Amino acid sequence: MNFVEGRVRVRVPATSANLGPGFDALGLALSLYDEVSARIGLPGYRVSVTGEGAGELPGDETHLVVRAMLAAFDELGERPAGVDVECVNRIPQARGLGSSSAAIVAGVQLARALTVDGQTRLDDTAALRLAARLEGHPDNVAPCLLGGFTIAWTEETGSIAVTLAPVKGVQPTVFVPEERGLTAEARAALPATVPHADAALTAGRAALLVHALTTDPALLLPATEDRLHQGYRAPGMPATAALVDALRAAGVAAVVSGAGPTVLALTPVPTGFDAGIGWQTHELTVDVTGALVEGVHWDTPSGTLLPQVG
Ligand SMILES: Nc1ncnc2c1ncn2[C@@H]1O[C@H](COP(=O)(O)OP(=O)(O)O)[C@@H](O)[C@H]1O
Ligand SMILES: N[C@@H](CCOP(=O)(O)O)C(=O)O
Repeated sequence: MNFVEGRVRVRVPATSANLGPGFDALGLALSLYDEVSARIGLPGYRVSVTGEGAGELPGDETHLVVRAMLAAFDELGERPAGVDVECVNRIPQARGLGSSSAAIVAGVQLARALTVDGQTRLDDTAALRLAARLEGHPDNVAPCLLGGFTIAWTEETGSIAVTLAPVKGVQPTVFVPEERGLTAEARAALPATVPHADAALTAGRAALLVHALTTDPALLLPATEDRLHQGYRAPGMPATAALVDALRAAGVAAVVSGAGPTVLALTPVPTGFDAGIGWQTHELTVDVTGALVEGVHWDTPSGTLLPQVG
């Protein structure tokens, strides 16, 4: 028997990807969490869901947490015959706050925790690589796993990330609309090519954003300007685009969170901004812990390359 007895638990943070100019690369972990636990059980895979997605998400092996768990078990070399999973979900789904990445990271981490020596047999590098492969882009799974402000990229061998500690005085506020938007649909709205001038402007702002978030938050407004994705997605989420424009016109560094339709504002103090009826406002902090497996601390000191390369 290669599996651990008893229930294992993981807490996974919401994430905001892109942060304006960092399309598919930059991400921030937020203090809003799903909590997922699992134990080896009778044959079959069963999932109970409380909170976000209750009554909508499947209760069997097609649930995203289980699909990620099974992919991780396969990399570890053995699937248990049965697992019972319990999800307490707080991250709004299909809103641009990385709920699918949180589910994937939860599944991968639970499979590692349920397997004897799972943390070493599927190491941190491999866990990030697997989660990014399942999600299709690394910019949410990286901050979800590692916490903090992450820069992720993909090489031939898979995705890698560094995590940095944001400077004090960066307060993330998210404005979450009622309507949903699937990331896959928002990605389909993007063109195959963009003008060189737009690419050049956005690359410069992404570089500036690393400085603004880690050293000088006074530069966040120019540093969050983007020409690669938000303009193309605006027609599909007019209320989101209007809120971003209104906040930016008022001097607030606001962007579309991930693929939207949530809006993220980064300010020194809570914005106090009233987005009106139909929006839920959450004043959050940056999560610097990442996915927290019961009894296991993911040590992510600022500036350290995690997972280790080579
Ligand atoms: N906690 C969860 N458990 C199971 N499936 C989930 C969970 N969160 C998200 N999903 C799946 O992912 C979809 C949303 O993913 P996506 O479009 O990438 O949006 P998001 O920006 O929230 O990640 C949901 O419709 C659902 O199918
Ligand atoms: N870079 C991706 C980020 C998607 O984030 P999500 O939270 O909306 O899933 C994109 O912009 O498509």
